[in-house]
Amino acid sequence: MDQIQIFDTTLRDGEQSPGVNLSTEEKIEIALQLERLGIDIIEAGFAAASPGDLYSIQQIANRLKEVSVCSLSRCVKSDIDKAWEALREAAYPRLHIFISTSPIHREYKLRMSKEQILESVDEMVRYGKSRFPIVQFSAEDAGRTEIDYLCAVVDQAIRAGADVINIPDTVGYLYPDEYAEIFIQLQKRVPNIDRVILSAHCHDDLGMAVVNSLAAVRTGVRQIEGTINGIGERAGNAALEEVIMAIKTREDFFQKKTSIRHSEIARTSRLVSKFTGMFVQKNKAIVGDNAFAHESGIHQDGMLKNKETYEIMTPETVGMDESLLVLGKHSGRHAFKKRLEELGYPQSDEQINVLFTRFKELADRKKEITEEDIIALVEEKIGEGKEFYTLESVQISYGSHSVPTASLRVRDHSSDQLLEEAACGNGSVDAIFKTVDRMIDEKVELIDFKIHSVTHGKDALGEVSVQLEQEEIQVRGRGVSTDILEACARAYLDAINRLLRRKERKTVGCAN
Ligand SMILES: CC(=O)SCCNC(=O)CCNC(=O)[C@H](O)C(C)(C)COP(=O)(O)OP(=O)(O)OC[C@H]1O[C@@H](n2cnc3c(N)ncnc32)[C@H](O)[C@@H]1OP(=O)(O)O
Ligand SMILES: CC(C)C(=O)C(=O)O
Repeated sequence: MDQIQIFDTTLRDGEQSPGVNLSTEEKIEIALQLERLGIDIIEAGFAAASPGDLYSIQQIANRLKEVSVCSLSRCVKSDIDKAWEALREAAYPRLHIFISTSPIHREYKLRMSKEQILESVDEMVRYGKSRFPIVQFSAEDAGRTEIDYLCAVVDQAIRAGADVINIPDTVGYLYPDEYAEIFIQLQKRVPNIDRVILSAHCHDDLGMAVVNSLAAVRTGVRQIEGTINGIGERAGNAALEEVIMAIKTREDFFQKKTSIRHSEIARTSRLVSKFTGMFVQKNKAIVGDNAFAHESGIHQDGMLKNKETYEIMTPETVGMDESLLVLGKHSGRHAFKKRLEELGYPQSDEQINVLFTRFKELADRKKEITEEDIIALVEEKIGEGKEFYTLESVQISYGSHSVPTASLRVRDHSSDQLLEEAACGNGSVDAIFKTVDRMIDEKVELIDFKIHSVTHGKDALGEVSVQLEQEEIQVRGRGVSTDILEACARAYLDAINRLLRRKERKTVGCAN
């Protein structure tokens, strides 16, 4: 199977991302990781850009012994000299020389005629070749260049000694078929094109960088350029991890392979993100936090039965943590039950149904359900038996100059009636407890009351714990909710239920 070479330009085109400025030490660390990843060619910078860039390329070239290191250069002699100064000690030095070829760049940017550009290509590729063993030539903005002229420029570069011909879609303008057609035409029309390696370099202005790179692979291109996490000038470059995993996952289709160590992908992505300060969006393919996370019940059920129902590659292949079944408002019972088991709370189907109802209520109110939330929900229910009263709703009227009033609706399961009551109190919590006291004919004394937040964030779950006393019986009750006043009502009713269960057991002569 043919091999695709991977050319990484994270340290050059990637560093052109606005706001990114990597130190030499950071660049070396990234370069070492790229080597570990199995990248074939690393474009370490643009030596003529600054003494710092030249120094970084030099340091990287001196350290990396398995991979080819390259510097970008204009068709300018002094740029080529700087590149050679940086790379003369490299194990596999490469010069990457470029000039624009499109009408707009020729006329407005370079102010050069077609002939002048051809002359420059000839002279500078020859000059580069007098120093470097490998010279790569790029026709900047090739995507918007007349095909006849592009063929002439590529022909000139090959005749001058170029080893690699790169065809950049510099402004991310082309559609995959159009980009592929350029390579098809070059392969048909340029003599000796089979003596060079053809390369694709795509930008993501219309979100087509990866698919354009893959379209190029289909035409026989042997080198793909891009960056880790797709960072780069404007909307960025082709994300290499996506190109690489598409080639691997769809090997049946592309019939190509790379020499990448796929399990190093996630680590490389994290390192680049950390040093560049460019965060990876959660839903980013391959390396995003959600790339292997499943939230909806139907998908989770499928995943539990066979992971291939919803995953076309395993997270382990790319070095990501194992797949995640995230519990949220779209989740179903299968995933909920599985998570309870994992947390050490296996439940009967009947208990699952009760807990699942509470879980769904909570999920409607809370963005993310954490493990602590689930534990809190289960522990609230553990030890429960018969429910005498359950809370249906609570409403509080409160103002700094008015008396707090609570109105509660509570289901009385013995009579299957909905009880409604209201009461005032010294505060909202007191009003809630007095309302329950009025509703339920039990004389109890509140002997302890505690509130604490069990989870984090603005939508954290609050837990209320109360202790009630009636004659010699003392019971505790717990309530959990995102609303602390609702948690108070739940805790108070929970304690009443426990009290009534104790009394019932005593009446029938059970041990406590
Ligand atoms: C598509 C790409 O990503 S191309 C790479 C882009 N990356 C960078 O530009 C980063 C590094 N660049 C730099 O540090 C600076 O631009 C330098 C040091 C290279 C040049 O700086 P300056 O000499 O101040 O020139 P400046 O950047 O303002 O303008 C670019 C000049 O190079 C010319 N030029 C641009 N590309 C090329 C080329 N491939 N070959 C020859 N000349 C070129 C422009 O026409 C312009 O020339 P002019 O001064 O005669 O008008
Ligand atoms: C210099 C070339 C390869 C480039 O970065 C581009 O055209 O996007």
